[in-house]
Amino acid sequence: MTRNMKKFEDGAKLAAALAVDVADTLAAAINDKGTASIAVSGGSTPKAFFRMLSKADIDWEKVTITLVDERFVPEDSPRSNHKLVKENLLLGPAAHARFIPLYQNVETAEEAAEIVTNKVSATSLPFDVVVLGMGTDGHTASFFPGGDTLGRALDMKTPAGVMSMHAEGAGEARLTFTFSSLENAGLLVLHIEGREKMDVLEKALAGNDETEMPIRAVLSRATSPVNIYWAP
Ligand SMILES: O=C1O[C@H](COP(=O)(O)O)[C@@H](O)[C@H](O)[C@H]1O
Repeated sequence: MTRNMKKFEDGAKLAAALAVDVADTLAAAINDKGTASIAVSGGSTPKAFFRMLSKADIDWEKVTITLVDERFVPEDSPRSNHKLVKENLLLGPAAHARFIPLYQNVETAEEAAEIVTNKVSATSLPFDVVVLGMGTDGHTASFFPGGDTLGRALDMKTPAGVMSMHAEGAGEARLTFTFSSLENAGLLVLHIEGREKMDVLEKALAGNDETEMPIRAVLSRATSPVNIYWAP
């Protein structure tokens, strides 16, 4: 397991550097195999990075974008990660990318997980780029402490695809790519900002109980090097 720590003076510099690194990786993938895929996180952290990346001069028509995780809410909900991506990443040149939402208009998160697994697996895996975030409870993607499917989601033997997750700290039901779908990305990034998140990261690195802090699975078991981008 390899980890690279990249510290920046502020969020704007981080966003600019991360956008360049991600765009370069997508462009290289397009050059090598004709298409590229990226799974991004939601939450509050990635907005500035999304805005920078949306301006990248790459062949966006050949790029598939999806989310590492989603709340089981429709696209117009203020809690929707899809809404965040639509308003901050699928703009300008990047509006030409193909976006695969995780939320589906069906009764349950379980049904949605099955539908979206079939859509994504064939075309986009392994991802060329995965950008993870982290909550102050040590969750990443929707791998929540106490989550009902956490053990299966983190198990390397669980096939690549999307699963449902219910957890007290998660609010609504969630959809999340499994660990095995994310850990082998061409470029695997953990994007965190603020002193509090650095403290959480340090705590995660100091222990090994993945049920307490699921981010530990990524930090200790990912096949790909984990590139940690941090700004105060
Ligand atoms: O619930 C979520 O939270 C994490 C972290 O979000 P942040 O607001 O602290 O940046 C995010 O990575 C994940 O995609 C999202 O669904």
